Amino acid sequence: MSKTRIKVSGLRKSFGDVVAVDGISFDVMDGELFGFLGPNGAGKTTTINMLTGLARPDAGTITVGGIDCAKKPKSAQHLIGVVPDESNLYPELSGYDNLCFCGGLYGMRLTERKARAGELLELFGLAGVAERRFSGYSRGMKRRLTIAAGIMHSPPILFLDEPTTGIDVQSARLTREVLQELHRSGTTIFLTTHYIEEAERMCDRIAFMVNGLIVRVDSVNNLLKPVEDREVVQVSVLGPEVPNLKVLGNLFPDYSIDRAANGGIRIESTGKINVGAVVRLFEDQGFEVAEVKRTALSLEDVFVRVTGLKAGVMDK
Ligand SMILES: Nc1ncnc2c1ncn2[C@@H]1O[C@H](COP(=O)(O)OP(=O)(O)OP(=O)(O)O)[C@@H](O)[C@H]1O
Repeated sequence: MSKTRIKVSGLRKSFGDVVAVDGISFDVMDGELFGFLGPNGAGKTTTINMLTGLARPDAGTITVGGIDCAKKPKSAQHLIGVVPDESNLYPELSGYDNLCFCGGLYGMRLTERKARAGELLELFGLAGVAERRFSGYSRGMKRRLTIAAGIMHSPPILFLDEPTTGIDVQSARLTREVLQELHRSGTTIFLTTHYIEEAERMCDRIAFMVNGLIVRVDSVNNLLKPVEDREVVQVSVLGPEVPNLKVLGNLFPDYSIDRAANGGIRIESTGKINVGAVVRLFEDQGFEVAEVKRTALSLEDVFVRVTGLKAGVMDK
């Protein structure tokens, strides 16, 4: 039976009239990669700030590695690494010096700091710019170095706030690879993100957060179970005219039909959809089919069902 690494109970925080976090409770187990998923303003950053000691809760308790964060904040800090959404590194210091400085804050010895800084610069593809000032780094490089700084002292528990948001594809891929490697080696990881696909691919369990509340916590497998036997076919037609949803609904009474985010038609069903019959019926209605795409339902579909939010709300 694995141990609880992070235990949160009745956590609450308001800013004036705005209730950012509205009494949430959850556990993160040892070695788990736990995702905190929600749209802008859901309360993810406020939660992670409270878990990492950057913000004080109005109510509730947090234990990290069995330590009560309110009673022994310093001891809890030693167990964790933090990667904030905005970098906290020194612009005038080089990448290498920033890492060595962070290592010093964690009480690492000089030789250990130097070796670890070199190792991490290599791992994050930054060895070639180790001596360049942080202010001269690209956005993606800055994020990579910020993550490297968060794991300088090899913490057993790592918190990351939107680590792949707003950076180039290559930096995001490298970041995911490093996180998966840390996960494999047993680090407990708490990750906030608004990329559903990223959460689906990487996390063991996910909490859906909306308006300061956790509306569902479960493993990715369990979350996907209710939709695993369902199929979606998306049909795009040529020309500006789009088929009438009501007419299509009458033609395909067994399928659920809706407008797709790309402007086409989305057909959902339990079990296989007869694509040939769908195309023929579209053509019988006078439409020329440009593209037919068959997909399984994803975590985004589950998220939309559970939260009642519209598809695409997380892309903003
Ligand atoms: N320092 C603050 N002062 C006032 N309101 C705040 C403050 N920090 C957060 N809020 C408000 O609390 C709510 C939750 O914000 P939070 O940043 O935690 O959400 P989030 O899920 O991290 O969103 P994002 O993905 O945009 O970062 C929002 O309504 C936000 O405007």
